[in-house]
Amino acid sequence: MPIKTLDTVVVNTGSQNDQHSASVPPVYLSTTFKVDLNNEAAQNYDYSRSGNPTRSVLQNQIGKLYRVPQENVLAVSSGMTALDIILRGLVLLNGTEDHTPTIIAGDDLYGGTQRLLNFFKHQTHAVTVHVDTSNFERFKTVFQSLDKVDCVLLESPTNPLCKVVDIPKILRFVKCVSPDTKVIVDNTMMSGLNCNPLQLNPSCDVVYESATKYLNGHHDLMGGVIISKTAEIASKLYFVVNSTGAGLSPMDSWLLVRGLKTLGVRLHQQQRNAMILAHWLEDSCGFKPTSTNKATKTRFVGLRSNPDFKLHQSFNNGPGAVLSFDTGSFEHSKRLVSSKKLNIWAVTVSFGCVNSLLSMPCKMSHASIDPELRKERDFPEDLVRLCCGIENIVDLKKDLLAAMVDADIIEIRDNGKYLYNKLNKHLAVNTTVDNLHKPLSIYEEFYNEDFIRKDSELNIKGSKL
Ligand SMILES: Cc1ncc(COP(=O)(O)O)c(C=O)c1O
Ligand SMILES: N[C@@H](CCSC[C@H](N)C(=O)O)C(=O)O
Repeated sequence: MPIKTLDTVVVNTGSQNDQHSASVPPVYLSTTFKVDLNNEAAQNYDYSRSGNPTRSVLQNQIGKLYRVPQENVLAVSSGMTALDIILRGLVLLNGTEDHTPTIIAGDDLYGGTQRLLNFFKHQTHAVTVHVDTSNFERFKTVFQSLDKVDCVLLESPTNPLCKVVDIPKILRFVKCVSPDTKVIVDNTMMSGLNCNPLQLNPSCDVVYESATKYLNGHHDLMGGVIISKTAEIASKLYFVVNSTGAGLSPMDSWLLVRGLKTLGVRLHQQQRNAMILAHWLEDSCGFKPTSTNKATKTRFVGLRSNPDFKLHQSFNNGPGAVLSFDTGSFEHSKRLVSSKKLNIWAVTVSFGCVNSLLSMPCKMSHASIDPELRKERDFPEDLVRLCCGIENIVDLKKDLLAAMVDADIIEIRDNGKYLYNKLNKHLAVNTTVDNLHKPLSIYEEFYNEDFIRKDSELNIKGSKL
């Protein structure tokens, strides 16, 4: 069988097996399927809450992306539903008279994840201990201080501070000292194309993604995918999905199969834009600590100045397209995000879409985290988050620059030759299209196609391609 890379496998839906040779799989909107009591073993579907052929096509595609059998994949109605199902199926029922279900999670979590964990604490008494998971020694100390940890919830890079968590190292530690602890990875910031925590050695137990983001890429559906290491875990989670009716609808499953086909090209262009933009923000716009102002900073795992650049590269195929920067001033960040000069950058939550998005996490995606808690965790209120889309990078830079000038952050000097950052008094040459080669070559180096090929070769044997 020829070797197929991941971007290829998500394009082919296997529709050549269709009874009418249709090129695209059909949408099965039917909620019911006729039952043949004389041939029950051959009956795959009876009712769409329990299973639907269009959802199965999607689960098969996701299985190919993560190199697991289709049976290990569940498509559900949102990323939050995915976490809800996983915790209900694997963690919340572990309580006994002597033991409270215990979760360790990061301290830079998406606001909705934090909210769900708080909800479980109040409703079921399951406790979540938060720790900076990007600090391995700190994680280890906290882990060892607890009697029994049922679950470790990881996310890397974190949203929105872009901190890198050494997932392979944490897995080695946890699986060595406590093999029964379930390690769950929220892979939304990377997508299965950039990272597959199920293929690490040792591997995690369950991965989930908000399919609302990169997997779909067009902001026209909500969805979540759960990928389990074993059929046994998948079957426990399937029980919850079927019992609660959390499965993704046929229409959304179909849209997601379509969105997935372009994951490779979308992510490639989005990451390229993010790479260029991050270097431009740091080098030309001056969002980096200076001797007089330490409060400005560009946060992106694809920046060479990031101390975790190599660590991130060691287990990911790309940097993703989410970056953030601290302007050093809440008021100026607010003015930037409110600027009427923004014509291309849409001011909205979410990421992974073909359109570029700009937001202020403390007021938007992370507003559900208590302001006191944000303060405790050093969450910068002036943080601006960018999620690069596929537009032309020159247009993206011009649009953002106009808004930064409007917000009184940047002054354009010498007809655009220099940019002066008024907040940290940094003056630098404005990079134009002509000298984009530097971040681009770093990007090409980062986006290591050999790694993807190796991954396909290794796993093609065990998968149902
Ligand atoms: C990292 C991360 N995980 C999970 C979610 C939840 O996904 P959804 O909005 O599809 O429920 C989000 C955003 O919403 C997110 O940013
Ligand atoms: N109002 C929503 C906010 C959704 S944020 C979506 C996304 N994860 C992001 O990081 O932008 C809510 O209350 O959940």
